[in-house]
Amino acid sequence: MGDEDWEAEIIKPHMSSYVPVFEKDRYSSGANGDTFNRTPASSSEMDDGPRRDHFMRSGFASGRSLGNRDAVESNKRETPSTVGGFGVGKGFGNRGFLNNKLEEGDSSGFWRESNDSEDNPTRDRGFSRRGGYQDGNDSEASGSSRRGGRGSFRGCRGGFGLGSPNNEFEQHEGTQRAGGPFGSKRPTLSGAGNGDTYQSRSGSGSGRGGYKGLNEEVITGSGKNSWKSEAEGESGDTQGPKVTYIPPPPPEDEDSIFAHYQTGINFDKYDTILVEVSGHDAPPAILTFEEANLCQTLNNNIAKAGYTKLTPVQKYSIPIILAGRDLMACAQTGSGKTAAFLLPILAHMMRDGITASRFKELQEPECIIVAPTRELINQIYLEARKFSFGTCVRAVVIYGGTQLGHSIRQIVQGCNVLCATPGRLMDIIGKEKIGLKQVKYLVLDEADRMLDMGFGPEMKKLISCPGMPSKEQRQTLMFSATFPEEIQRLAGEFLKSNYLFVAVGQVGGACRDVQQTILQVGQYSKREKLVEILRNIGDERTMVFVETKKKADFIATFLCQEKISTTSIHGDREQREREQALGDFRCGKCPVLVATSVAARGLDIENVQHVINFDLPSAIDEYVHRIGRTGRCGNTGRAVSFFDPESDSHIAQPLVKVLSDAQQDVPAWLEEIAFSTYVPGFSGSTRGNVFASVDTRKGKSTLNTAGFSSSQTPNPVDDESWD
Ligand SMILES: Nc1ncnc2c1ncn2[C@@H]1O[C@H](COP(=O)(O)OP(=O)(O)OP(=O)(O)O)[C@@H](O)[C@H]1O
Repeated sequence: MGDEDWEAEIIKPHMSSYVPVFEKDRYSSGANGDTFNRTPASSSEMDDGPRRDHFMRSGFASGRSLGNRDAVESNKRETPSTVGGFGVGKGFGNRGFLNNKLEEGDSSGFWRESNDSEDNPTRDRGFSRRGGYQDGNDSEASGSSRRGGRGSFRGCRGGFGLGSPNNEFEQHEGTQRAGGPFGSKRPTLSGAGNGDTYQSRSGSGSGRGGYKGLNEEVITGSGKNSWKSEAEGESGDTQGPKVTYIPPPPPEDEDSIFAHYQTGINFDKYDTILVEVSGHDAPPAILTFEEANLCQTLNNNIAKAGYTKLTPVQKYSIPIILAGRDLMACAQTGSGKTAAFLLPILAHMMRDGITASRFKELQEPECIIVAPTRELINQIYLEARKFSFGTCVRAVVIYGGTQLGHSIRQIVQGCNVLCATPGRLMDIIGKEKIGLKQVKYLVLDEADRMLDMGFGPEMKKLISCPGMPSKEQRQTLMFSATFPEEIQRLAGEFLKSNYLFVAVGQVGGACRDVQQTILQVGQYSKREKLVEILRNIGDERTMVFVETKKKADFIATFLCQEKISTTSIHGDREQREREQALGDFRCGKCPVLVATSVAARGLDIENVQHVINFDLPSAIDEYVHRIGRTGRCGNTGRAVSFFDPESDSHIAQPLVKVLSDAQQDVPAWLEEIAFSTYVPGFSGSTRGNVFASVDTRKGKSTLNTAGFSSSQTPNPVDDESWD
């Protein structure tokens, strides 16, 4: 969908004029005021201080650039009606809009946000961080960094709105947008069609390039090939908002640590899925946990976690990792890849002995696990903590958006397994809190994402950091549900040449426990259709994916107006808000989560029964990951996708392939579109071969179903279906 079209939709006169506000009581429990519950409000309610505070934090309030005290003051002077609701002339989220020219309102809900998806850091590069408003811990940020910091915008046009257009913008961060060492692909933000003007202001950041990593890290560079991270800004090396958020510690009681959801009715059908192992001398698969010969503590933890039976990726990967081999493993979403690498690593660490955790200024972890998003790495950490419970292995998690000092404090207390997002990891290494000499295991979860243009350069830096053992000296493990061929080739640089490749089912294929439906919906009908579907769904947990951060805010707001309790997660929200949103969704307080691709990969949330692609993603692998948030671990789920022929034709062909591979109905109209946009030689992706059916090395391969050794290989055709 073009941005012009989207804006046109927003200002369409049929827009509801219902103005929701937050209900104080329903907010008080959350640190962030993150849910979007609302009641019809009187203006005096909206003037209420604390309530307003919540409202501001929620990101749906007035379009103040919350990084600028003057702006906040100016908002205080607003009339109640201006302050209230979803804002006359207000900006969304935490983008740091200043509304000094917009008190009277602004018609457009969104300003142009092309390429603002979290999904592609290359697209986000050069565009800086959200505005400076911080609260709680964050409010200690220095005034200068907040005022002059990244991401302050002046003259935002409004939120969800009312009023007349106001089209003048000044961007404080023009230099970053103008392209840093990574180069910005963001188009010039001149608002075609509406006369918006964006003025780039070269401020203190002049000369610096910017990089807003996919979902999380903000990295700025001061030269062509140099970069500094967000966290360095905290120490004064670079200017930027001081991040002081300290995430709450996870619960320590055993029940919480081992809390899990039930496997679903299709769990046993995993056994019939085809597994392909390629590479030489692969150890045979194991059929049971007992065969893995793990130590008693690990076995106890596995039992407490409710695991009684191995999933296919676990049957193959565990013996391979225990044999010390490098591995690239591709298995469908929700099929237990995390335990597939954690269990054998922990078993090795127990067997070989590790340095017991103790306070040291420089910690030397034996294992480093990286993942592309903060929420995902936190989830992996919780799994590591669960499986290492009662052992002397200490797992630590560090990620962007949190106070650097907090990360350091976690590490210096002892660190055997370090779970990290790339930017924060490189910061900590730069600060010499982590030494790499002892690294025996390097795990890239969502490896195709970690190696693509966004994170690939950082991963290369990581493996060439001083002290990092060469690939011959360490064990490197890569896991994902998708593995485009070109990424497989890049991975060779990280892996020993004799690495093994495990493909469970179709590489890049969708989980067959997800019932996929594609609806042809034009952009102007999408919201209506969404509401209709959500009303039918009732209270069942649903993730709604949209393509841009701004649209995530907009749709969440819209759903709240429709009295559907909704929260949102995207890369422009403060970390505390992201965590609050996820928490509210997990516990069911907000059964609808509107998300960008920041939540597409890896997140394992109980009871997500529906995924709705309000916007289809531009790449098919993203689609596979998104719909994989439901139908996990043998449970069934549903995915509905809105296909707008105007904007989604490019994905028709790979979509037809995904649907038919997963034995789903393919609508005739979609086939027609796919046919009319036929690309000779297509193999499944708009950007390459997502559907590599084999290891790209084309090495010797064996076709198995999980649980059979090579000699017992059944006819692959017989076992092709696993549902
Ligand atoms: N053998 C098992 N028995 C029971 N539950 C399991 C088993 N293995 C994994 N699980 C559970 O299945 C769920 C999905 O696992 P996990 O998150 O590791 O999937 P994944 O393959 O990494 O998915 P994604 O591709 O989306 O990242 C988790 O809740 C996990 O605890």
